[in-house]
Amino acid sequence: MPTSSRSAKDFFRPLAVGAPEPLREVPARPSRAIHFFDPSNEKMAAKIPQMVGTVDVLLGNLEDAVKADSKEAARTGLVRIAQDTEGLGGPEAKTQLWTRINALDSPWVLEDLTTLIPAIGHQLDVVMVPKVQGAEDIHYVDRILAQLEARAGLDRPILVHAILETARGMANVEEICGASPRMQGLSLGPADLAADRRMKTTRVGGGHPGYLVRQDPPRDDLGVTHVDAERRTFQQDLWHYTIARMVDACAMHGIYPYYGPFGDIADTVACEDQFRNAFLLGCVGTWSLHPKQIAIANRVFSPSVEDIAHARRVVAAMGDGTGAVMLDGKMEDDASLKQCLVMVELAEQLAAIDPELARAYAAIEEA
Ligand SMILES: CC(=O)SCCNC(=O)CCNC(=O)[C@H](O)C(C)(C)COP(=O)(O)OP(=O)(O)OC[C@H]1O[C@@H](n2cnc3c(N)ncnc32)[C@H](O)[C@@H]1OP(=O)(O)O
Ligand SMILES: CC(=O)C(=O)O
Ligand SMILES: [Mg+2]
Repeated sequence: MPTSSRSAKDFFRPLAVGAPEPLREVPARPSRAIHFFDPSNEKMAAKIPQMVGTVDVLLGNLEDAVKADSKEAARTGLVRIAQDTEGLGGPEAKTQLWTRINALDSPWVLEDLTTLIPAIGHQLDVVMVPKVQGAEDIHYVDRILAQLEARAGLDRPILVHAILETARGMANVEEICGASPRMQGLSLGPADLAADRRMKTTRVGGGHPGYLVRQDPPRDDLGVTHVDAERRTFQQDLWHYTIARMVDACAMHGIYPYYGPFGDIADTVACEDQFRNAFLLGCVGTWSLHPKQIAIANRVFSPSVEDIAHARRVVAAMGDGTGAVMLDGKMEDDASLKQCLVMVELAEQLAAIDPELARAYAAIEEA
């Protein structure tokens, strides 16, 4: 049941006369890496045409990380890049085009939308909205997009993606996901969220060595504990609770969860770990801030050949899907079959756009 203030019968009605019909289901388009670039940065902008086809999503960022006096240049730069770049954005494109608009209380957001939608609305797949606090923020964007789509004569709705980066947004995560049929997904915004929660960190995503649990102190034969003895510590994941809540809220509403930024660009190993944790917990993709994070995201958010080989064996062994079977000493039944089908479906979607993966998954059959 949608959590919109609209009644169920009106939930899928266009919000402006002449606006396209809302979608009944969010398309499952591959989006392993959402690659951020600043369209006002000439060196970055020059790299975008050659990145088309190598990354699932290119996102022209207009918000944080774009200097205040470059906001207009970023907006117009994004229009120019979209217009001049072949194969970028739109329902058939291999590389989607997204943008992150400025915050709803900023002086720039209205012009972001009124510039982009008329000029490149037919190419824009998703508008990412930062610092979303509740359903009311989504309703505001929903109505403006409908009006601009109607005026531009667009024939398909632009989807909306919210960044979860305030404590109130977290508290309202379920209602945000269900606020509009435009909702495509959520990303974790660990930097702003940490600040808003008054967490005592200074990083953009990732873990922290101080957030740990320690092995119990040893006890000697007399029952005395030695707290000063050497003990192992285990670093914990600061983001586990948040990502797990986000995944549940998205799954409940049929939309897609994403990890967000990993700011330590040099630490490709920890980046891969953070991405993999998110993948295992249910996220479909992540952000890439630097070209070298794209390959990491593509690798992590594509099921491994070994996992697909195993998943296909379970599917074959389960026949009509009922009952229980033993495979390699393990019990398989309807519930493990469903997990395997998630992997197999994802592999099929990715194989359709990634020839290298298609070959790797096809080789399983031949082996
Ligand atoms: C908390 C948040 O909101 S996160 C989201 C907002 N932040 C962002 O979007 C950050 C995007 N990324 C960046 O700004 C940059 O990658 C930085 C600042 C992190 C690092 O930039 P640099 O110091 O220039 O990195 P580096 O020297 O390794 O870059 C190598 C080349 O890749 C280019 N490059 C770097 N990042 C990108 C990018 N995101 N997209 C395309 N090209 C890029 C550089 O321009 C440089 O080009 P050159 O070889 O022609 O000189
Ligand atoms: C993603 C983002 O905007 C943040 O972490 O603040
Ligand atoms: Mg932020």
